[in-house]
Formats: sequence, structure tokens, C-alpha cells
Amino acid sequence: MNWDETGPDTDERLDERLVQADADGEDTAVEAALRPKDLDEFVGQEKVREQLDLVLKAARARGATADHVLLSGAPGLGKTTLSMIIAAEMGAPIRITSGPAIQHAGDLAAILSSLQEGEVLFLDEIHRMSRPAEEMLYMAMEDFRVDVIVGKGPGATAIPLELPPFTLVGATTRAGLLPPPLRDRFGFTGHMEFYAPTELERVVHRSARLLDVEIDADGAAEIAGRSRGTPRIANRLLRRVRDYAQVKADGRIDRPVAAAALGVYEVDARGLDRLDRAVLGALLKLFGGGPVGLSTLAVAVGEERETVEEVAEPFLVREGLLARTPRGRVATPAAWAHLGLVPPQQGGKGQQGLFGA
Ligand SMILES: Nc1ncnc2c1ncn2[C@@H]1O[C@H](COP(=O)(O)OP(=O)(O)OP(=O)(O)O)[C@@H](O)[C@H]1O
Repeated sequence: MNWDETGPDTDERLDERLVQADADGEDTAVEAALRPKDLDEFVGQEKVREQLDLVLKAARARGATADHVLLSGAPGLGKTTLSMIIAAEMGAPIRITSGPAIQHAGDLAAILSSLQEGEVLFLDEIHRMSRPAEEMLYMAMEDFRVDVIVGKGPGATAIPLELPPFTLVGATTRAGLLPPPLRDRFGFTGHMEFYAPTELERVVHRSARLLDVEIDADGAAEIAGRSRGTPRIANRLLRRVRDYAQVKADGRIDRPVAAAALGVYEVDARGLDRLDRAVLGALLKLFGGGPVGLSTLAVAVGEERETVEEVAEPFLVREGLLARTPRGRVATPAAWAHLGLVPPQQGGKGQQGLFGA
């Protein structure tokens, strides 16, 4: 990874972030092997699991197709995995597509009309579907019917098409962005939370077993603690630590090996990477902990405003290291402690108002 100014452009660099929650090419290939296959194997998310278990068991007992399910939550928390588990538990096939792939209502009609009875349709990023497709989906979800429009202008006619009953599993990172009529058509909504470190330890142990890697409890805890509450990141860090253990140690992962490996990749003890630390470092060292405007902070770290705001800040805010205030970005006492710096007594206050947005 090259972070200096002559390196790859911002998007390319961010795609290479070890701690990004979105899938990269390597993940896609390995994730299939690491996905839990049933609800019992699925770690954490107790509430969603318990509720979903009831929904599926009841549908099975009635011999009916399961209600439509909406899963909301950040990337990498297991929405795709859960949709596959729903299909497996219902003994049904699954079709996977995404909102951005459905540009026209016709794209959706083609998918819906080719579904088998009881099939699970997983629609990732459902909030990014086009409006006409969304409207078609309302009717399909409620009445298992769509109107296919043939022709254009005054001569256009709507041909009704019956659909077999199916289960839609919609996934979104932002349930709040879904129009209420769409949200209301889901019989069950599950909100996926970030995982606790102990849950991520179980994810790491399970993946290590599947990858045939030897790891002890402390090694798993070290990786879990740096994984930002996200199984996808935990699995990715495990793979990098495994490489290090093979090359620099005897292949076994313990705490010192995990810490040294993730040190090489610049993922610190709390899961901050170089970008996160650069933002926090600038806020503390150059601006006395703030408040400082977003644009000024972005210039100080040589990044775009959007990169700081959308890529680095959400995790820093979630970790309680940075606060967004009307007067600008402010570091919390935990931020000073994390970077091993001492906050200025009154000096920091003296700098307020110097740095505009
Ligand atoms: N609860 C879990 N237990 C064990 N492994 C999990 C769990 N949740 C997710 N994983 C693992 O994390 C990886 C990412 O999960 P998945 O693709 O389901 O996330 P997602 O929420 O659909 O992400 P995106 O929104 O980016 O598509 C997979 O390899 C999966 O095996």
C-alpha cells in the first residue's frame, strides 16, 4: 500500500484498506468457504437470530413461504450470509442480485417471472433500486403479481403476470432511506449490530479451523480487538496474520504473532489504520484537539473532504475518539490517550476559533 502523494489515487488506495468493511476481490473468493451454513453456526446477533428462527419455523410448520425479510446494518456484518441461511433453512433455492443492478422495471420483471415457488430473492442495497422498479416490487411483494407494460405512449398496455410465492430478503445499510411503503411490506425487519469482541473471537476461531490455521485464545482476541466489530474484517485480518505466521513464525498464531503481523499492516490495537491515525494525529498535534473545520482537517492530512468525512470519521466517532460539533471536529480525552499524547492544559482552548470550516 502506498500512501505517499505520488501513490495511487484516493479510490484505489481506499480499496486497499485492510480495515474497510466492504468486500474486495479476495474476500469474495474466500468468503464462500467461511460462511456459516445454518442459524446455529451463525455467531452473535442473538435477537435477530431468535426472531428469525421463529419466523422460519412457523412458516415451515404452515408449509408456507416465509414472510419477506429486511436486514439492515453496516457492510460485512453478515446480511448476505443470513439470506443464504434463510434459503437453506427453508430448503429453497436462492437468487442473488442488488439494487444498482436493477436499473429498469423490466430487469426486475425478468427476475421475478423466472423465480421458482418458495425461492428466496436476495436484493442487496435495496435502497439503490430505481423508482419504477421499486414500485413494481410493491405489488410483487404484496400480491405476487406484476404488471408488465408493453409498448410506449398512449398505446402502452399493462399485462398482468402472476408470480409464484417467493421470499424477498432485502438488505440495506440505511433502513431510514427506504420509502415507508416498501419498508411496510416486509413481515420481519432485523437490525444487525456491530459484534462484541468475544463474538468476533468466536468468528476468528471458527474461520481458523476452516482455514486449517492453529491459533490460541490470545491470538484470536488480539485479532478480534482490531476488527472494528465486523466479521468480514476479522476474517481478512486473520488471513494476513496467517501469512505472517507462516513466513516469520512457525505457522501458529498467538498474541505476539498477531500483534506483530497487524503492526506490519499498520492496524493498531483498536483497529485504527494509517488514515484514521493521520486524521486523529492532525486533529491533536496541529489543532490542539479542535474544534477545527472538516476542510482544514482534510487539507492537513492531504485527503479529500469526503474521504475524511465518510471513510475515517464514522469509525472514529463510533469509537468515541472524535466528535462532530457545530463548531468543528473535536478530539475526546480518549483520543489523546490512544495516541499517547497529553492534552494541553488550557492551551487547546486558546486555539478555538482559529481554524474555520
Ligand atoms: N455471524 C457471523 N458468524 C460467522 N461469520 C460471519 C458472520 N457474519 C458474517 N460472517 C462472515 O463475514 C463475511 C461477510 O459477511 P456477509 O457477506 O454476509 O456480509 P454482508 O453484511 O452481506 O456485507 P455487504 O453488506 O458488504 O454485502 C463472510 O465471510 C461471513 O462468513
